[in-house]
Amino acid sequence: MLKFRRYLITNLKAIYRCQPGRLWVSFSLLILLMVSFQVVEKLQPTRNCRCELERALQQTTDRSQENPDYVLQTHTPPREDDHPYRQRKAVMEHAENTRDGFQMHLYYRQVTPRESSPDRQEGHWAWQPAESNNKMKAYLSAQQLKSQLSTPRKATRGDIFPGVPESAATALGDTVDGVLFTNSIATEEHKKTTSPQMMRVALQSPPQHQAMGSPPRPWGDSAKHTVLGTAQLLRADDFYRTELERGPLPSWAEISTDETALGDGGQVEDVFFQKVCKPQTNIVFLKVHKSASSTVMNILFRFGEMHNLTFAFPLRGGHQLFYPHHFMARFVQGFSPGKPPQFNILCHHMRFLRPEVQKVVPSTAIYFSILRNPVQLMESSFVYYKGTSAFSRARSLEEFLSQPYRFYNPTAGDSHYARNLMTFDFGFNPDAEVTAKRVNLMLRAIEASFDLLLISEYFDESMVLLKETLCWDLDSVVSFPLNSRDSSTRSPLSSITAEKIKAWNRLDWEIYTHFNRTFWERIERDIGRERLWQEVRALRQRRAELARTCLQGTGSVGPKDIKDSSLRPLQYGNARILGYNIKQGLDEATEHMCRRLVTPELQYSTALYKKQFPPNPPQNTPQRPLQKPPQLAPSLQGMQQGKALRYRLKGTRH
Ligand SMILES: Nc1ncnc2c1ncn2[C@@H]1O[C@H](COP(=O)(O)OS(=O)(=O)O)[C@@H](OP(=O)(O)O)[C@H]1O
Repeated sequence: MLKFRRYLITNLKAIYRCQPGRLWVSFSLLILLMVSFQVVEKLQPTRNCRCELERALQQTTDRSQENPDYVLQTHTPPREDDHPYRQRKAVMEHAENTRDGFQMHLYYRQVTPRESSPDRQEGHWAWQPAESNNKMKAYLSAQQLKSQLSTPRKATRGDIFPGVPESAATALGDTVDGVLFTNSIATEEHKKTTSPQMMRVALQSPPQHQAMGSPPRPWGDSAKHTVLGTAQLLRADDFYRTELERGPLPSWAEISTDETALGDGGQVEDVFFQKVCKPQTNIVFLKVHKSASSTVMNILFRFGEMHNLTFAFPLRGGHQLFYPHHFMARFVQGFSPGKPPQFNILCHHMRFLRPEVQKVVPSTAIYFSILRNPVQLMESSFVYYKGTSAFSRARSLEEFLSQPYRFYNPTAGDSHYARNLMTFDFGFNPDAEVTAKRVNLMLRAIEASFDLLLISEYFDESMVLLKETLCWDLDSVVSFPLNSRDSSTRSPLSSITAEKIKAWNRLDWEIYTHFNRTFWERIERDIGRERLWQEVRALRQRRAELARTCLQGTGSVGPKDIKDSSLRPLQYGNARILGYNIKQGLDEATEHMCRRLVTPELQYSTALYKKQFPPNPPQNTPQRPLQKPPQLAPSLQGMQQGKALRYRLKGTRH
């Protein structure tokens, strides 16, 4: 050992004595130093909020991780690429290539508003909406307008375009998320038209799958701020034509042109306003329990059936996606890991887990869900899930709430029905400690994943918002309430009980109150109260018409009074679930339409499953000649024109 050391020292001395040797040693030391820096840097804890969000969410996500008994099927941890935020980015990248949102061209006219001081040389750019002839709605100096449009920052409504009316604010409001981009600015001089000094601003709304609260769209090279020359300049109607040529007809398009005298100067302003959208067919609906979700599901079933869309059915035609386990793509019949996501609609009961859901539906899918006031939700849940471990021994909801931990065992496999059921369905831990930070993280995570949260107390308003978001027509969202209890199994609640329910379901309460608020903000922003009420009225009228056409009597009836057993809903727990009788003697087309409206969830799901996965004919029976694959339905037009859907929902008793 001593000898070796002496040998090493002698050699090192020899190396160090010569010039190249010294250089070599210095170089090695330098490399060593750089490597050490790299290592130290890697070991530093990353302190950015996204990391903290991820970590905190992991903690709050799942009690099943704490309780191995709870998980029957373990799943591989999501890959890096599967992380919701990364996936969201992928969605947005895709969005750049889509034109699902609407486009709008606003023409700004240079004017000198009366109230502007005469000594100011600068002209103002004004947008005059068609509806208002003599009032200026928006004033911006040319400077302001240009700088606003070229500044890479979040836009806010009323900031860039003050006073823009509701219809236009739809697009502008969405820019709050930073996804507005101006894809052309051109002055009228470039267009060489009679009206001088016009500025055309083309806006594109965010694509429909843009999630609420998703990160701002990156400005920069993807944002289009091109000042176009005459040759390049597209007219708004060219844009529209391009849309039409591009693919399926938009469900609605609105173009208005107006010429308005603006006072003494005799200046004329052109307003050109255009909206185009394309019906959404890729949809994820988180079917939150006891929140009118079966009624929404019926709407999705009918739409999917009518448009020949595919559903992500539970394996072997089951009715839930292995609930209460977190959703896994492999729970879906026909899912194959190697293939791109291939199903249009995912809407069966599941416990949400976004990275897995994304394997099943295309990245353009709209994600939405529906919430209910936790007080009413728990009252309903107590009756419907009376047989579960937490509720079975309590004589009343009041008794349960007086000492919940006498009855409630968080480790029981069915305890989620008794506490924070919405939180659980969204994939989070219903027994987590309620802190402001956790609540905030949970809300942010929901916002990052979902495009829209509806409120069952405002069901009709929700349907109007839904059809706007999905770019569907009103008829597609008309429904009759399904899965409702009769009054004999409902109990009125005292205010004390209501308060206890809120406290017991605090996480649900936080979710509900937050999204109830954003719901109305969204209504204001996207639709406006006035148009909302018009649409709600129209929806109710349509429902009343359909009830007169389809239903016997005045509406729903108790289970014993439902004559057609295939229309009898599942009776569960202590609840008596109502159903409907269809009128006799309807023509075939109408009968089918009416039947679909009142078919309970389980029967409808089974029927659609059989259409999507037709059972193999028995081996020993002779093969019939090749038939066309079963068509679930003709087009929407077919429904509107009263054409028949050629299949009956028969023999589908649960
Ligand atoms: N259109 C409409 N508007 C408002 N409320 C409605 C509507 N449709 C169904 N419901 C009520 O929703 C409750 C059933 O919810 P779900 O269908 O989600 O239940 S389930 O989890 O699928 O069993 C059930 O609530 P309860 O009757 O209180 O139990 C239904 O009455």
